[in-house]
Amino acid sequence: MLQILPLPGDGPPREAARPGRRPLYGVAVSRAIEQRAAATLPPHTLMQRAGMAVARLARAWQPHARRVGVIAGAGNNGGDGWYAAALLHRHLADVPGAAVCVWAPGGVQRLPADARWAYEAAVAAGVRTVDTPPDDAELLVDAVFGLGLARPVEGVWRDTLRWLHAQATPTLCVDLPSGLDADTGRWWVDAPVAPRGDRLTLSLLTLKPGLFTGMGRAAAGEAIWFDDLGVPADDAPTAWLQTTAAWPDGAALRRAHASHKGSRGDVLVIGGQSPGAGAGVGMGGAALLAGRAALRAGAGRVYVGLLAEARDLPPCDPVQPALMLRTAAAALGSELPQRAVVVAGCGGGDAIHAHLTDLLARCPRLVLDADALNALGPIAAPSASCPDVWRERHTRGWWTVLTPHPLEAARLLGTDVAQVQADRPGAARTLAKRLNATVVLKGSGSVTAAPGVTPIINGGGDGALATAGTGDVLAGLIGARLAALDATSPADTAAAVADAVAAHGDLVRHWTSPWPPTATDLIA
Ligand SMILES: NC(=O)C1=CN([C@@H]2O[C@H](COP(=O)(O)OP(=O)(O)OC[C@H]3O[C@@H](n4cnc5c(N)ncnc54)[C@H](O)[C@@H]3O)[C@@H](O)[C@H]2O)[C@@H](O)CC1
Ligand SMILES: Nc1ncnc2c1ncn2[C@@H]1O[C@H](COP(=O)(O)OP(=O)(O)O)[C@@H](O)[C@H]1O
Repeated sequence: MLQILPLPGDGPPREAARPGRRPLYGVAVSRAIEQRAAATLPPHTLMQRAGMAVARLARAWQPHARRVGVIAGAGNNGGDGWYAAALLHRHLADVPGAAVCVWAPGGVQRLPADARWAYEAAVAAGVRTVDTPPDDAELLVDAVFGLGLARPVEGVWRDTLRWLHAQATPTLCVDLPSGLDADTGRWWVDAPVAPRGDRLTLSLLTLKPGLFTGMGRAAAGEAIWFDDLGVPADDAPTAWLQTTAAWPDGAALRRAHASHKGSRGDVLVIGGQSPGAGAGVGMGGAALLAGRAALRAGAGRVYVGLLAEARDLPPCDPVQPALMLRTAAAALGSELPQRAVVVAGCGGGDAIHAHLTDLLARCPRLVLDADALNALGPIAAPSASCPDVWRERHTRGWWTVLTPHPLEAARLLGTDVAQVQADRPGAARTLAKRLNATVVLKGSGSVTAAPGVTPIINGGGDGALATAGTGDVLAGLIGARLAALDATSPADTAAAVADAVAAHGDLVRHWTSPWPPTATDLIA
């Protein structure tokens, strides 16, 4: 579960531009904030505050830990560790059998000024330094790398992190789990980090985007804490973190006594290739899941246009008989594409390719998912010139939402999954800019990006969503959210899409059964 809890003295959370959001700051802005604050404060104040915050959380989290091992790097992240060690040593001074030690595998010869000051404070306090890993520690403090890591970890540091990540000891990570890229969520160590319940991360001064996407959530552990070190920041954020879903609002729908089904917005799903159309491969379930999700989320009327012959249509969806089924050809031949938000591609298979141009030319509000994204490939290719049908969408002020998972995004970008995952915010931004569309790059920490809009990283959702069909549910939710939306500025569209992504993540937040939910369970 994600927790971002201010420590005592942290003050109330700063104002976010929209409810349920917190600002995230990348390395460059975080360093600018740090330098600005340092210029007005007595020397070493920020490191002192950082060390105090680390020691305070360590004591609150593991009050009975008597043997504490701090692993200190060669930069200021290590400095935070040294100063925390000094405070913990003082706190444990009278406890029998207690010991605080620091292991600094890179030595202390070339510490930057702040870290040297913290090191000297630790030595003066009587903290023991050790030359070997603290194998008997009851609490480990990971102060190896923070903001300064932006390249592969090798040599002695790789060995250090491999040792650290193999420990089953409760571990408090200072600022960032060592190995994580603060900007991107990329993991710079050539060994994976196991997700563990007894690991915490205390983010200092700012919350960083990398903590919440890519490998961030898995590496940061059970909870992410935040201490702003008493430094208010109102800089433009690098990205927003969406912490809660403000949608759907069932109570507001009920209060709207004068509403009717036509006022709640229509959604048309196009997809669900029939086995006949798809050489024996049927995917009708995907379109039904999207349609059911849209209905569950409050769309007034939901139509499902199946990629099938009329004779192959089921009479109704027995789970949600309120869905209106028809063939994709009949749906696209009607006035529905102009009126409804069209969600295209869920289970679309190869059969969706034949409809792509029609969809682009006739649907002012279009969500492209799954196979529709694959069909879009030639249009999106980096070398492709923008076809008229795509250009006209923008001229007319029509909007398009793309919801790729990393492989679909890689195909659209002409790259591979590893490159996409190495910088998820960057990949989402590039795709959004290239196609002038709102893009949701799905996966751990889904990123919603749109041209000229600050990206939004979803803080909810977890591994329980990693099962077939949950993406179809998301596509349906996005359709329903957009169908209820009047305004269509890029920022409003992106915010609405991010609302749906957050609501999707919330579907698993309160799931308590030991059995993971299926996509159907999410909207049961
Ligand atoms: N200076 C201050 O007053 C403050 C510093 N803070 C702490 O300082 C951290 C940032 O400190 P730094 O900028 O020194 O950065 P780090 O301490 O994160 O890392 C820098 C050190 O790691 C080395 N390094 C980087 N990548 C490496 C790699 N792949 N392999 C081997 N060595 C590598 C660098 O050569 C340098 O020695 C923050 O994350 C935070 O923990 C904060 O507490 C805020 C206050
Ligand atoms: N580990 C995870 N953490 C958070 N969300 C996840 C995780 N794995 C998958 N998801 C979410 O589940 C959905 C899966 O979508 P997708 O891969 O398109 O599946 P499908 O096409 O089978 O429906 C996306 O919304 C994605 O963000």
